[in-house]
Amino acid sequence: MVVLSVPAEVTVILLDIEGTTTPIAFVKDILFPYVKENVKEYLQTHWEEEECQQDVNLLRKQAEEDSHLDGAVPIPAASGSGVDDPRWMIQAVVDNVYWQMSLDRKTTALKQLQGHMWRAAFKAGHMKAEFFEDVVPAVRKWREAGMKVYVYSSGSVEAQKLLFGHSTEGDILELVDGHFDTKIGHKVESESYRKIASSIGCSTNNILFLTDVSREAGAAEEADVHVAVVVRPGNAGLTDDEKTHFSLITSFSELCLPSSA
Ligand SMILES: CSCCC(=O)C(=O)COP(=O)(O)O
Ligand SMILES: [Mg+2]
Repeated sequence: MVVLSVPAEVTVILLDIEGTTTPIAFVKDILFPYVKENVKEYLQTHWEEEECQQDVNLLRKQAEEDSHLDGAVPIPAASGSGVDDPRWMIQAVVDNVYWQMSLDRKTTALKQLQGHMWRAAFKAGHMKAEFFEDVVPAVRKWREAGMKVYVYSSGSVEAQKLLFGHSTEGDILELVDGHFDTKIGHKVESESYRKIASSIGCSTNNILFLTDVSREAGAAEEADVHVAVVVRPGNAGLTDDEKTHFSLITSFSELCLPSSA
């Protein structure tokens, strides 16, 4: 087995979800289709609720920022007179969500709505999140060795907690010391990793970030975070340069902690 030695200064392991802890297929074949199939009915059912209106307002703001993009779908402002036909507004939101999802956009607005939609499915037991089999044993071992374990995903913190709380391995939420999403910044921006370190209360070089996406690994590295790119079945391929530049692992069991951790 290939072994990657974790530098002695690392005290925090920061985990990506899709493509790292969890198969991309689970996200693409289960989570995303659930949203596409149910978004219209979800909006119709919850339209009058505060949370739903907050989600719509965030999507509308994002649509304004996206108005210069090719194919962007606008969400008209409500007139405030109460005479708007919700059916017309709901269709605009549905079209916007479909457009964003067709590009696999990671906007906070889209991720917030998706998280709220998955809540009902997870809580009703209709869905269980898949984790690669090496994840839970490795995370338990790291924690026993004194490591802190955090999650940083484009999925909203609420969605992350749903996945860890309703997994094929049971409720594994207790294995995570904390969660970060795009509210702290996007994963391809190095500033996000500085903010995460400051929020945890450590230096960036105390963190080891595990992700499947080399642009995210590059951004973290720029902030002086240690990185390893996780190669899993179904993940996008890496270029030869990426394969040479980054440390690669195919299983969390390949990480060897410093004996003092
Ligand atoms: C944790 S929610 C489900 C996955 C998701 O919506 C997503 O965008 C995952 O992105 P990641 O940053 O974990 O690769
Ligand atoms: Mg990922």
